[in-house]
Amino acid sequence: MRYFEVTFKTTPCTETVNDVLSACLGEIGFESFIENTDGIKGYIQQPIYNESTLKEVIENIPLENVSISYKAELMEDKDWNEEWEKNFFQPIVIGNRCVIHSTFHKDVPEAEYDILINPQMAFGTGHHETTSLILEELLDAELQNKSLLDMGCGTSILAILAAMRGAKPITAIDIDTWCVENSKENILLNNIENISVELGDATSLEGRESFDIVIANINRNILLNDMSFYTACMHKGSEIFMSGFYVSDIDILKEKAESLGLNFMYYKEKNNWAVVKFIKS
Ligand SMILES: C[S@@+](CC[C@H](N)C(=O)[O-])C[C@H]1O[C@@H](n2cnc3c(N)ncnc32)[C@H](O)[C@@H]1O
Repeated sequence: MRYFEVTFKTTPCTETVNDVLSACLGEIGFESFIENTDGIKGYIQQPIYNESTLKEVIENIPLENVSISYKAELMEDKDWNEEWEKNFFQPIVIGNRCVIHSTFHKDVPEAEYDILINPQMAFGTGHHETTSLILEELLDAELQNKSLLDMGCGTSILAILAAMRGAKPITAIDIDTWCVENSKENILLNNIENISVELGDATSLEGRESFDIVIANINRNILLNDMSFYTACMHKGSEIFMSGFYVSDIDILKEKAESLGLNFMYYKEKNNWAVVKFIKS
């Protein structure tokens, strides 16, 4: 998948302005952000990028006396994460029980669950709040012999922890071929056998048997759009954990979920990112 890198110059360049801008960009499909000295850089999949939607968001930014300029650049479809991985991806420990690291790391802390990830172009090293929020839920959930769907699996980090905690069988799906290839590689690296990885989107769920547990870390708009496909393959008592959105998006997701027969259990948050849990009635 090719990505646009959009460099935003914000004036004044304050934390509030950059936070509000990232929240608004998240709503139109931007997946990740890096702070700069004079603004932020945002990353969005090429097929989702739409210049007029972006202009509209900037014109309607809910802040007074702020000016924002930007420059969009289509990035090469290559392993542009490699440098970052080699230089910045450090082992991370989640909930004192799970360590995530790569094959090139040395001196990795010991933990009950040891996950090897070579992320390449795929999202999911455990460093992003949306990933770690669901990893923490998986560490607490009862997963033994539960069938599980990981929608938007990225590196399959979530599916791998679920497998280590006894979930089976597991289906991991992603819309991006890089993620599917990378998932297969990571699943092999961790000697896991009961995860099947598929290329596809929510429409590929039609007509499937139900899952006991569904996890989906994607983004607000895709979750709103695809939630009916997820609930169609859940039975009474199935649990769903969703993340990839901000605390301020919970109400709209909750409204949609309740209209589809899901009961809200709770949410948790980290740096303004949220995970929500629902159970199907
Ligand atoms: C935020 S990443 C999450 C990756 C991983 N599950 C994690 O928690 O770190 C979202 C993933 O969803 C995938 N994705 C985006 N749109 C999708 C869709 N409509 N259906 C399935 N996967 C999608 C992206 O390719 C990306 O790998």
